[in-house]
Amino acid sequence: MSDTLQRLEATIAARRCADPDASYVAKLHKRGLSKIAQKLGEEGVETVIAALAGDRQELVGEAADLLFHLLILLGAKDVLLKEVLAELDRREGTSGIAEKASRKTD
Ligand SMILES: N=c1c2ncn([C@@H]3O[C@H](COP(=O)(O)OP(=O)(O)OP(=O)(O)O)[C@@H](O)[C@H]3O)c2ncn1[C@@H]1O[C@H](COP(=O)(O)O)[C@@H](O)[C@H]1O
Repeated sequence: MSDTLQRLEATIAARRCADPDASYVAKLHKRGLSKIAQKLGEEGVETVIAALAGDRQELVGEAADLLFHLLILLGAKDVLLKEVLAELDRREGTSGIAEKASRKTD
């Protein structure tokens, strides 16, 4: 899975400076961080709606849109996917409850 996301991360980085008329990634970057964040929020809401009211394939599609827009936002903030994956690795094996408690003391 992370291979696919890592390839998509590289594609997004390469497309950032493309012609906005020919590239969705470039078009979104041209519109700025607020628009990128707004799109991620919208895709999150659409994913929730698909989970609650849509069919399975709709949820798959919306989840793909959500991951794609998350990678665009991370790229815009110079956060690498590998940093996020490392954070998930760090949490692996700890219970969600313990993880929440450890964050409160940070
Ligand atoms: N995975 C995707 C992908 N998923 C969704 N989308 C686009 O995301 C947009 C989301 O749809 P919306 O209706 O919400 O947005 P919109 O109406 O286009 O835009 P708004 O004006 O509403 O903001 C659509 O235009 C989709 O085509 C994607 N566009 C590109 N990619 C990947 O990014 C690569 C680079 O794309 P370009 O930057 O277009 O070259 C592609 O090769 C793909 O691998």
